[in-house]
Amino acid sequence: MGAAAAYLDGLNAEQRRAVEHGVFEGKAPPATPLLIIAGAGSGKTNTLAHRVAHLIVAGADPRRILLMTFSRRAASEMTKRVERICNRVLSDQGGVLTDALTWAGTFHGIGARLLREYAEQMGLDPAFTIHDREDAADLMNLARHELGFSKARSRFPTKGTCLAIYSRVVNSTAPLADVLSRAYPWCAGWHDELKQLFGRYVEAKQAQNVLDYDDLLLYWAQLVTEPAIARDMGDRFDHVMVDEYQDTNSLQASVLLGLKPDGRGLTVVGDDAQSIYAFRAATVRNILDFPDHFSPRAEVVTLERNYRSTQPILEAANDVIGLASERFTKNLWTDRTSAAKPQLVSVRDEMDQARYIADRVLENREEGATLKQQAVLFRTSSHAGPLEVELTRRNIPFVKFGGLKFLDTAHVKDLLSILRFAQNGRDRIAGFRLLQLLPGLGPATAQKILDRIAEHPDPIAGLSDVQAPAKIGEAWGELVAMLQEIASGAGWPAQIERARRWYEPHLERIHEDASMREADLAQLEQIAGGYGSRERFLTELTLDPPDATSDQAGVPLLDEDYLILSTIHSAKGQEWKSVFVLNVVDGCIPSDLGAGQSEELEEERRLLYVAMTRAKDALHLVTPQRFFVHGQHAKGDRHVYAARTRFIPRSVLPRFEQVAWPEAGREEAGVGAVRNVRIDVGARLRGMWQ
Ligand SMILES: Nc1ncnc2c1ncn2[C@@H]1O[C@H](COP(=O)(O)OP(=O)(O)OP(=O)(O)O)[C@@H](O)[C@H]1O
Repeated sequence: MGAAAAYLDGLNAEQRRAVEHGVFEGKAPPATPLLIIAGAGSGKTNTLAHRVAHLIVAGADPRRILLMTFSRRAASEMTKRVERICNRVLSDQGGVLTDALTWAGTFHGIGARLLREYAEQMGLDPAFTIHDREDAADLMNLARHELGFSKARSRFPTKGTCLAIYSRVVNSTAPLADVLSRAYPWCAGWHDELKQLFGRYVEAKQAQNVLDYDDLLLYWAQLVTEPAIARDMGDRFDHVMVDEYQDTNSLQASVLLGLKPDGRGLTVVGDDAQSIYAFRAATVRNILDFPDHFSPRAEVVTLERNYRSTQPILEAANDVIGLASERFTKNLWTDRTSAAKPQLVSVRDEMDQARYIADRVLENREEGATLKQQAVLFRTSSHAGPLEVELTRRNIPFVKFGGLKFLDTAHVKDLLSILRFAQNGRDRIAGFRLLQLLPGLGPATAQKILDRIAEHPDPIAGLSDVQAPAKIGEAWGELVAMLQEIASGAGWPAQIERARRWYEPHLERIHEDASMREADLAQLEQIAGGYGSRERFLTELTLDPPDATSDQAGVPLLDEDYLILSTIHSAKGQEWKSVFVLNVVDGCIPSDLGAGQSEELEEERRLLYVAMTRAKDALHLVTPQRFFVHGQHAKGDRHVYAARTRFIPRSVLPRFEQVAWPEAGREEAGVGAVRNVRIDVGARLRGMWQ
């Protein structure tokens, strides 16, 4: 390769080692698997993109590279980067080769594709539809009703809790009893009923030919337990690469090990210090135990140079994570010197916290930083409430991530239910939603119709035989005609336009703000145009929904400037010049005052670490002395007095500049001064009648 490798010159020595690992052994995949432990801001994305590009330049077949990332956005950013690098070396050929990187996506998305290909071997109909969390909860609810658990026993766990428990059992591959006693002790008394419920839920999914999110991994993991299939699937790929490995769960690990049992061609990248998805059953053990799974042991490359943050920010973050109980030790360093320590700001309450941030954000803007270069991070979406009010009051535009998603809105769900039902006439949740859009058609009739067509070999064709109640009139025939037309597979994306035309009069009848919602649907149609088929569109959209929606308070246009508000979870992988973290107090981070098990506590510590390491130049951790707790348990809404988070003990304090806001003098002039004024309104009112 010689001179061609000049494109690797921008990498530091460790990054380069990670990129080049095994590539010189000819075109065969490297025999030893590779683990890249990439500290925060150490250029993980950059390194992985270079490794993929380097492989392609060295002659690897891009169609035989499997690249799995945490989100679809991450996958498409990665492919774009790979293309840029390849273009530099191979000029116009680069684009052609990277276009062939067709196996880049999320675990769930890739799983869905492979399952369709191997459906027959599993006795699965390849036209299966996928239920998102809400649909899955609805189906769970149906099973719950059928078993009589919802009526007779009023304290039986809600549909959401049932689904969460089910999902945890599946993803952690742990027995139900263990999951209950560890994570849901208040439901432990329902063990047998829950078991029965989950059995019924699984039967219902199979009868309806639907898979939920967890099934995509579960079926896949089951498939690769059959050695012949595992070999066949594994042999399709020379290289398997996984990003954000610290946030994978044990099902994902078994899929990976099933595909590449000896680790040949396997590369995983991650940072154990940033593992924050245990609530989805991710386990930091996957990455901690990775090297010893193989013989010979996996090669480990550690990236310790941080390109993002200034030294004082990094030192504070290092000290916070330094107190963690178990980790791959790395000492992140940077040459970005600065005199400014991160600030630990004490404010009276959440109102003052909001004012403080609004003031600071505007000050920064005066000094030249755009709003987009600043972000406010929080543990839980509801913590941002008072800040949202303050920003709105002061006309500071903002966008919030980690809140309501496009696909959760009623009208988008309605339109998708048409396509899903047309795709799979056994999908009762889609059918149930769709049928009830007709005026006069209620849940009982909808159930009856669905029962009736379920017996038909082609349920959508079977709709022609259904005699709908007379009061529904012509609307019934119109619905059936529309569905059959779409189901026949005529033209994509024209089908979605057909569905929208049918739906629009219903939309106008159901929603007052129909025109806003119509704009969303037009946008959905636009998005649909980017997919080759209805099935691909439905799958991808269910797995990785876009954020923008008219239900969000005035989403600014993309070229406008706005402040970023985000949960810490949604801030993963991102960076900003200035970062503010809300409610850095016990009870918020860690989220539960009683934060019992040490594993959970460790995860909360990593959350704070992830938040802190998003900052490039300035970091403010805000600690209100009181905060508001929403009605949890039996205690209801109340204010509680807060203490600084336990993750910043006294020994770590010297890493921060401690400030109180407002400064004492300013408080006198503000609300504080008014506190001492007394007015006897009672006497005045009595005086009116004397
Ligand atoms: N070799 C390099 N030289 C200069 N800058 C680099 C180099 N590698 C990465 N960077 C820069 O470092 C910053 C962090 O990179 P990146 O976002 O890939 O980090 P990361 O490892 O994914 O971080 P995290 O895990 O914390 O999200 C980016 O601004 C990137 O451009």
